[in-house]
Amino acid sequence: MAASTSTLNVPSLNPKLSSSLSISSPAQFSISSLSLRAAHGRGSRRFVVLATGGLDAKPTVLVAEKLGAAGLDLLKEFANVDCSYNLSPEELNTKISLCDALIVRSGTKVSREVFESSGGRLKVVGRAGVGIDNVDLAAATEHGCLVVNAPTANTVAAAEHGIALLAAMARNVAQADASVKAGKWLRNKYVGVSLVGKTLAVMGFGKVGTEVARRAKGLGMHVIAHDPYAPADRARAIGVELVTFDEAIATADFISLHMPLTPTTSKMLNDETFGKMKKGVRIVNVARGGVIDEEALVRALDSGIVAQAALDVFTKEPPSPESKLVQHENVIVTPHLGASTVEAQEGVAIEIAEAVVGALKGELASTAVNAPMVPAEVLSELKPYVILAEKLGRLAVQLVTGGSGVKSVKVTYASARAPDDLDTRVLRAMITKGIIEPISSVFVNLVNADFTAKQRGVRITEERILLDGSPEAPLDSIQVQIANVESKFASAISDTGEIRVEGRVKDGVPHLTRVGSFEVDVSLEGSIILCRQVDQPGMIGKVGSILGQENVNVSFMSVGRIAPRKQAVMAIGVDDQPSKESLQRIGEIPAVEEIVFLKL
Ligand SMILES: NC(=O)C1=CN([C@@H]2O[C@H](COP(=O)(O)OP(=O)(O)OC[C@H]3O[C@@H](n4cnc5c(N)ncnc54)[C@H](O)[C@@H]3O)[C@@H](O)[C@H]2O)C=CC1
Ligand SMILES: O=C(O)C(=O)COP(=O)(O)O
Repeated sequence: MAASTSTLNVPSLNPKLSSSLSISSPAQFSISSLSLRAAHGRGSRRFVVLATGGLDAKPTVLVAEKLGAAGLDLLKEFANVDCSYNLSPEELNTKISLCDALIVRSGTKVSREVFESSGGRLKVVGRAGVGIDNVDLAAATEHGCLVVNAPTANTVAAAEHGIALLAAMARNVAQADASVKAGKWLRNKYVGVSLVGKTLAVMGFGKVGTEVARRAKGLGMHVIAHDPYAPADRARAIGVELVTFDEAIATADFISLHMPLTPTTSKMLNDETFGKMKKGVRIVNVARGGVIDEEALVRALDSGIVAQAALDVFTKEPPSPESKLVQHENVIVTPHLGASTVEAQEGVAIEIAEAVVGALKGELASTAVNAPMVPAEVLSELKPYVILAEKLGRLAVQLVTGGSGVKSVKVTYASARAPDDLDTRVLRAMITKGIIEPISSVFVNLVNADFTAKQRGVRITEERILLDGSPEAPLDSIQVQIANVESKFASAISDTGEIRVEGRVKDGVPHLTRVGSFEVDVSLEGSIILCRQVDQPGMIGKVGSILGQENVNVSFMSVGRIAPRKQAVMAIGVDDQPSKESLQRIGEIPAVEEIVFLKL
């Protein structure tokens, strides 16, 4: 065996987070094992597992903003659906404690208070659209609440609205319409500008930006784009040149904004950047109001740097009717209509309903926003190891003497796979779940595992042992060690002083294969009794008959010994929980030196 090791520290999900965690047991869900069903095919999308287990009762989904009928029908097949629109923040906070999922659009602020008020019941927030800037993602993660969005169904609608605003702005459609309706006929006042041959800078070359670029090229515009993360070949493929931010804004006749609102993009267009633009530039914003410093835009419009602006989105929605920006004669506005086509709303509703229902079932969520993305095929391959990982965590922590405090956990994966060919994030999350859930009321899942470990001061390090041999199976064994603690089962302490348990997957079933320095072999189903004894004939019979008298079914027994007639550890798999008296009677067998019952 060639051993090479590397240590990975658990990364923080968000180093800026401080705050307290207030999760109580989930009201309606029993979270037991991971459910890893294949998701409906979505090309090359990546997937994430939310949580686990079956539902004890029909979940409740609160739909807080208008959602297309097809999506509502899908939700109703699986859940109780409460459509309550225009809730005040207080009303939302009150209602949320009775809900397992919440669906919103851009008009509802899903704040930290919402997660705190949910009492741990809220498992999924579905954003029926793209932008998730109205959801407090850090708070969602801390509370183990998955956030999913519907990222594809409104792309074309948003792009078409961007083009509609571009053309309407260039030809003064809105102002001219209002003036004709007011009885005027001002043909000279509303002379516009042409689009053909003009340079359009698409800022944010993602899904919407790309569709806008495609359409603008069809209108004969010269299209450039700025996006620090977009691949140049995707831009080249449709004849668009990727340029720097400064180059884009300095050369553009028209600028169309399509980036998300993030701390980096907030007020990206401001006094300084307006100052670098070509005089008379025209701006379209169907992204988010916050990417423009709105007061600076008013100044730029007044000074003529910006000739016109067409805005679908605002920093505060709805904006004040007295807003100088909204009332500016060179500005046209729409009330956040980018995604509002019949087709897009039906599509978004179906996309989000499928995502929310899937996530509530513990299936793979393809559009998770706040959890590690793990490909479906990787998850399905790791499935038995995921179960093994959680059970090893549960076993290891139950071996710790109460009050010892678990601070340092080392996980060792032995595998013939190259290190970057083995994604251990799900395994680490499940070990964390196994370790933390039995000793707290915190519900741990893939969303909050790293955060919860960090918050509780549990440092989990991972180590790889690279084995020779076939990398066909992802793993040979997983070992969990807890350092600097005392054990209620002294034999679980390894020669190096840590509690140590190790397991493998055999024929698809997780097995416990080592406790401390003793090799055992017991399948990790039901529960386990571990006894240390002096190896001698008749022990299995004695223990078996005590359990038999109480009708406790033994599924498996295995003895690991140092040498014949020396100390041995017997691992007994049981389907039912033996009584205290039976465990005491086993402990009183003269050869038995210590005994512990472990619930899986
Ligand atoms: N008005 C409306 O009703 C709608 C508005 N939207 C908004 O449009 C935005 C874009 O949507 P999609 O294209 O679907 O998202 P997307 O995620 O496909 O594209 C966003 C692009 O912005 C880029 N980006 C990130 N930071 C940037 C920066 N500092 N400078 C330039 N580019 C940057 C990203 O690399 C990405 O390519 C959404 O975040 C949402 O806020 C989307 C749909 C409807
Ligand atoms: O999808 C987005 O990001 C949008 O801005 C659409 O918002 P809406 O769902 O129409 O409130």
